[in-house]
Amino acid sequence: MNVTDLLNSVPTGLWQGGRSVPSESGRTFDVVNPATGEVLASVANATPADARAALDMAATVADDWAATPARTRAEILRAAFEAVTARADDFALLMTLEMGKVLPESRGEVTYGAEFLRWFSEEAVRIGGRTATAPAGTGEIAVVKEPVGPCLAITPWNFPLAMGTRKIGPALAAGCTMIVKPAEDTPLTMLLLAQVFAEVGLPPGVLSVLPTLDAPTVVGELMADERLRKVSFTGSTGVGKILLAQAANNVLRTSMELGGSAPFVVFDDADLDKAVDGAMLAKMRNGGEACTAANRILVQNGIREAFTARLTERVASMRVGPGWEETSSIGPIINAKQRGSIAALVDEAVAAGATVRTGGKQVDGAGFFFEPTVLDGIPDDARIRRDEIFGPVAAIVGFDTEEEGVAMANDTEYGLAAYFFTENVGRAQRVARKLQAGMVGVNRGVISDPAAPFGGIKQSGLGSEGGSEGIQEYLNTKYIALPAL
Ligand SMILES: O=CCCC(=O)O
Repeated sequence: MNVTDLLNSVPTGLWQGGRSVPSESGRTFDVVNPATGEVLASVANATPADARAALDMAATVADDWAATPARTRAEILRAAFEAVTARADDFALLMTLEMGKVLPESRGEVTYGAEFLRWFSEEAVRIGGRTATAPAGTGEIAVVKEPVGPCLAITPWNFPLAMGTRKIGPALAAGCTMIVKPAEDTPLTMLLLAQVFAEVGLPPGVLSVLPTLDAPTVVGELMADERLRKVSFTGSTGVGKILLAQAANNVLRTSMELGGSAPFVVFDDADLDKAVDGAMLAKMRNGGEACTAANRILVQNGIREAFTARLTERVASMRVGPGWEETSSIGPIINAKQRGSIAALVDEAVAAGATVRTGGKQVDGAGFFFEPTVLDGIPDDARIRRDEIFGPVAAIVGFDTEEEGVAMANDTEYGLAAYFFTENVGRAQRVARKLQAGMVGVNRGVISDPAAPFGGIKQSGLGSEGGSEGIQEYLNTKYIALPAL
């Protein structure tokens, strides 16, 4: 499909009751292509009244959806997997247009994102329970699982499809209804996904999508309504804390996938080729705009210059450009504000004494491009060693001993992902256990997998998405006490 036909095929209203409708206010907002600054589409701008209407529907159909046989729910998810896969080119181009990532990465996200639908279609029919006889012989214990009820998903702009399917898949599999508030920069992918769900037979009202420029008010309206039973959020730790405080009022179930500052540790016994390949993935995947991105590259001093030189060569060879051009290996940053915050981190580090090995600047002209960058010799107190960069900037710091490397890796309030490279099995086992992170990659630069539990510890969040753990986030445990046999 060409760009015009594709954009014309995407619904631009709110998704409510199984169809695309305008906001009750009649207001819309523009979605911008970050590679050109041009408007791609105008979408409906949801209000608190729209949010109430979506929750009315989610609550009205909740019991029917929960009572729908698991096999039927599984088949709808499986059909959605097939339909998204059949339209992989459309989803990929749409993500490249609204988010900026290069087409091969968008295609990778379609595979990754669709897989959550297939994975949870398989989990839907395996929601178990258990029975036991009370040890004192006083009765029988039956443990059953029940859907938590209407859920709210708040999804980020960096993975417009996969961060949605990672929440929608388990919610629908468990028998929950769901309202999605997509990121304001990237609502189109989610609206197309909702249309696909309707085409494969998802009953109206089970899934709603509310794009909005007024997230605090719209989300606040939903969070204050006691019919909402769960919120699942992927985004910054700051916003996560606000949501957790709001969730306390109605004692909501919460899943929080929050900020990260992943350490990427290279020991002197690492295979340097593997470590450089791993760093390119862990740092430059998705243009560095990933919560799992290597934020602090910690390299043992004996190999630091060799590693830095090779990484610099690879980063310097990256071609910046629009994601749809075959020659581009890295696209634009999502918007001007985000690009400005990356530039500020780099400028401050350089002013404090860091060395720019390559890159380091915004690219002049249309769009929000930033040069892929390697910084070395970063002083201890530079903000870039603490804050999440969320861009294509590799910040390298040296260390001397294993203990020092691990201590530096753990010296953060975050605990999402961590990576390390070593060829020593004993060190691999030791360090994997010592790193304070919900996910650890050993000699690997990408850890994301729909079949694995994704989640952080410390201020990186609560709960797991994906794996057999993911569906449990959408299920309550009920104990039924039965008389003794
Ligand atoms: O940015 C957060 C998600 C990254 C991933 O799922 O690999």
